[in-house]
Amino acid sequence: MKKISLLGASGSIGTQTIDVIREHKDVFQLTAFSVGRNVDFAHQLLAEFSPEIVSVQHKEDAERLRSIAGNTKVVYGEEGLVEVAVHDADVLVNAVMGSVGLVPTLRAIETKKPIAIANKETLVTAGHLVTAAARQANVPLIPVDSEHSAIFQSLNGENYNCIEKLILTASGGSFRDKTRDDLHYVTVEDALKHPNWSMGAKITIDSATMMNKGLEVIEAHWLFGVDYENIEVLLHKESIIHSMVEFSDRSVIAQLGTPDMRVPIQYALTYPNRLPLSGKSLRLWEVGALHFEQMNLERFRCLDFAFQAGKTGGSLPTVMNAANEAAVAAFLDKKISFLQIEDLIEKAMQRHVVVHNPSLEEICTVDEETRRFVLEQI
Ligand SMILES: NC(=O)C1=CN([C@@H]2O[C@H](COP(=O)(O)OP(=O)(O)OC[C@H]3O[C@@H](n4cnc5c(N)ncnc54)[C@H](OP(=O)(O)O)[C@@H]3O)[C@@H](O)[C@H]2O)C=CC1
Ligand SMILES: CC(=O)[C@@H](O)[C@H](O)COP(=O)(O)O
Ligand SMILES: [Mn+2]
Repeated sequence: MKKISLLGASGSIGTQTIDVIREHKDVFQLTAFSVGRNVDFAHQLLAEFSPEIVSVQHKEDAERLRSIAGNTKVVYGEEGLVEVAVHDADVLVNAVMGSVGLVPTLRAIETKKPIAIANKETLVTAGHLVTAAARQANVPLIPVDSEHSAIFQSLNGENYNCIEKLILTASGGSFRDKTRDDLHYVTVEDALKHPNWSMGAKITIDSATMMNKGLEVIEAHWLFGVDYENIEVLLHKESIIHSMVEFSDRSVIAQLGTPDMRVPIQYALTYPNRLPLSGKSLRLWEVGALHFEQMNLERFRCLDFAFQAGKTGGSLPTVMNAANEAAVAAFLDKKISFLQIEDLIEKAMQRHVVVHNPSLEEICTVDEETRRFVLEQI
């Protein structure tokens, strides 16, 4: 049995990870998990899986859960996330949302267990620290994000020195066919309607602003060690080709499939093997045609910010990520308009004096200061 610790069990990736575990009960065992505020869901999972440890975000929820948790240890807060991350499991799935996943990831690396990483904000805010720690401890970081899983699968057995470029596909998000003028009037409800994927609220807004692809460019840089000049983004509205790699001999290898996150989640858990999975086969004749367009960085300014942040490096990606997290939360709370998200990110990046090779402490400080700055602007 493969023992799994799962951060973010109540989220979109978390619940689909649990679906994969349920489908292969003879292979996987959920031994530790965290939720944020969804304590009712934690209760259900406790009854189903009897894990050794559960973490919730708030102390009062932990106290409530303890009275019904039997032998399961109940912890809480950021320390609780760390306890789940370092728990004695065979693999950690990090599916928490936001840079709150950074410290648990670093602590999990110290325990030398492989990490299936969906939590892209962690790689964006401190990719240099996470990848250096993983390299030193010889810990695999296995991508869960669909584009990065596609690249990882395309690179299986290949020599990374022969990579010419990574081609990340982007659906275009909820507002793909709108002009910048149209974007003045869009609502939260409109933004939450992703054309192809059902995901958590924050990443769905990131898709609409194209920041999701920006975060993914930086994520790809750190996961595959490829320079920003060799990472390209291509609009592909069907989300059937999940991403591609061009090699130096001009061969291009891609991974395709119906948009179903259980596929990359399961691959991260079974790598280098595969297991059967329920679901729809890809029928290209049903899809009919696949479309591609060049990316316009003036239309999708957040992608431009991400290339700037990635190329500059140091603490700038931390600022971009923290400003984005704060601005998206404010948009979801209906405190700012859609286009203010990118204005706030731009302002935060412009005022920042970059710290080179920042330590964990410096990253945490920059992250906090940036969030405070964004809130002061609202
Ligand atoms: N959804 C998708 O298809 C994809 C997601 N990703 C990435 O995976 C990550 C998770 O995304 P997704 O599943 O959509 O997000 P969701 O918002 O659906 O889920 C987030 C999870 O994190 C928990 N959480 C949030 N904040 C905290 C906190 N401060 N402390 C403890 N727990 C917290 C939530 O708990 P609760 O709900 O109980 O409060 C929930 O379990 C993100 O980094 C995203 O970019 C990558 C590719 C695809
Ligand atoms: C499923 C997944 O990996 C998401 O990150 C997805 O890629 C979002 O789609 P777009 O950002 O391309 O709209
Ligand atoms: Mn993705």
